[in-house]
Amino acid sequence: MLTVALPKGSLLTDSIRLLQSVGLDFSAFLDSSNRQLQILDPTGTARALLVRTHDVPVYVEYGQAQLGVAGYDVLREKQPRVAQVLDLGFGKCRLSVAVKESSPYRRSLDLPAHGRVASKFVHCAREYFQRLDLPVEIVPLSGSVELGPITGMSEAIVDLVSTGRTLKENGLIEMEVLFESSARLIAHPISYRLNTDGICDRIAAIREMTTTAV
Ligand SMILES: Nc1ncnc2c1ncn2[C@@H]1O[C@H](COP(=O)(O)OP(=O)(O)OP(=O)(O)O)[C@@H](O)[C@H]1O
Ligand SMILES: O=P(O)(O)OC[C@H]1O[C@H](OP(=O)(O)OP(=O)(O)O)[C@H](O)[C@@H]1O
Repeated sequence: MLTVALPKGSLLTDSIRLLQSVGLDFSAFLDSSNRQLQILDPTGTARALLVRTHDVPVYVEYGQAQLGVAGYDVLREKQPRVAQVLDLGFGKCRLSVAVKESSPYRRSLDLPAHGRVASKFVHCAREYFQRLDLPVEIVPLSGSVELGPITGMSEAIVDLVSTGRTLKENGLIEMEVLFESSARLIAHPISYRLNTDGICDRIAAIREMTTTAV
């Protein structure tokens, strides 16, 4: 049976709407009283798993789900062995370096050598600063990363920015963009190649919806 891994959090509603448009109804996950972590589509032909956003590629890589929805940022960070099959066009944001407005830094290269940068995206941040040849310490956090510079724990952060409101309301400014991100449809590579459970037809239908929706 086709299994889709869906991310809890900000990508869930758009993911469910998109799957609904191709005949897969997992809207039960939008019911706040629901506590089930796996549900069947009412037609009984497909199943969805509700997982943490960073775990979606894990379920797809290990083949427990043939399809999944994950942010490009998460894919860059985790480098899973999955096929990236479609840009879904929602969940648009960017991974950026930011500092306190009141700080003297206006570009990453101004940051002090051996300074600290807090991030949930440790691998991306490390790679970025290595490319700049700037030796900084990456401090791993799991959320509310903006508090790094506010509390004085770090000089800068590497975090997702969408509207820029969170940065503004916390007295931070964006200095540089590492990359732009949006939600991607990912597939288990072998299932994709072998068209297991007819996933290629599902992908074609989703592609049709994402291109007509724009
Ligand atoms: N402010 C935003 N605007 C648009 N898309 C965003 C925004 N923040 C995150 N995203 C996208 O949505 C994905 C999921 O983000 P979300 O905030 O729901 O989960 P998370 O906080 O990263 O994960 P978790 O809650 O499991 O730790 C991100 O990986 C990114 O692709
Ligand atoms: O530019 P904005 O539109 O304000 O969005 C950016 C915020 O969204 C994400 O936070 P999230 O809600 O995922 O919380 P978290 O940082 O605690 O994970 C991100 O980490 C920023 O904090």
